[in-house]
Amino acid sequence: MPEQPSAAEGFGARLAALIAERGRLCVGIDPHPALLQAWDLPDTARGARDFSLRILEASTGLVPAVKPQVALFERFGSAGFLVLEELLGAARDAGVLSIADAKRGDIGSTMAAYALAWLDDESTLAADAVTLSPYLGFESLRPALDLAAAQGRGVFVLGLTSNPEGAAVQHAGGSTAGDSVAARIVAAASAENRAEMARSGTALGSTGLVIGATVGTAVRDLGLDLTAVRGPILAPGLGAQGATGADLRALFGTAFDQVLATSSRGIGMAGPDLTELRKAILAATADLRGA
Ligand SMILES: O=C(O)c1cc(=O)[nH]c(=O)n1[C@@H]1O[C@H](COP(=O)(O)O)[C@@H](O)[C@H]1O
Repeated sequence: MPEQPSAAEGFGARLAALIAERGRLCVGIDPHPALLQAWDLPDTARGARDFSLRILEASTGLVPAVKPQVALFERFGSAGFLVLEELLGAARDAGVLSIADAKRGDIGSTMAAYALAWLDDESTLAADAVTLSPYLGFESLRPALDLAAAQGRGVFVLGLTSNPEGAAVQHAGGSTAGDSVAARIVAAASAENRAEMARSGTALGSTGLVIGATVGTAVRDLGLDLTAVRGPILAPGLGAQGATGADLRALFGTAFDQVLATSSRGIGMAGPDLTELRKAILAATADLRGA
């Protein structure tokens, strides 16, 4: 089995080092039916495997992390999970961090099982980090937060999502700064990272947030202090959802240094040619550098 991360160095520290070396693009690996068709691949687990391993090959050495979207593999049942396991192992071998975009969230006792699936050394599905949904209460995520900390892994908790429907829940209670649902999640993530910093002295914590690149003025309107989070910010929305590096800089201001921007279809659409994929990855990375 490929070597697992060491708890001695937290996910946040490992991510920060790779961002300093390679820039802040995370390549999303989302084998959508339309993309497989455009690549002349069958819409099967085998097609998803060829697509995913090619995107990983193009990403290797160029980006700090890849983010496979679990549903796009799950749709093929056990064959899809086998592909995901192979991809996660291959990312580890290639020295690229993996973020399993599973958006898990449940009552604590069930959450413990999700944590074992996505964050435990013994699991074939273990990734460097997993996305989590906090809408059963931030503390319901405790088993995943604790296992990630114990094993040098990380989490990204949904804060403000990129879809327009998210605002109805995430902005709720937001007339006063700090009162919105999103602000409470930001505050809880900040507390996790402060505790990790006190334990390990890391400069970047391992409890990240998801803040969509397309949320407009919501960060300002809700008074979210993202710099104080001291953890990574996963920002989906580049490319296919319309956001650019300049949009991210404007949105995040001083917290831009914590941003890991993700693009899935925007990169996938450049394939299947490896050179074209690399060009798209380098162009997106340069856009983020110049932002
Ligand atoms: O957690 C995520 O990654 C996520 C959160 C969010 O708010 N919005 C969002 O688009 N995502 C994911 O990010 C990816 C965006 O894909 P593209 O629009 O093709 O770049 C998809 O895998 C989404 O599931």
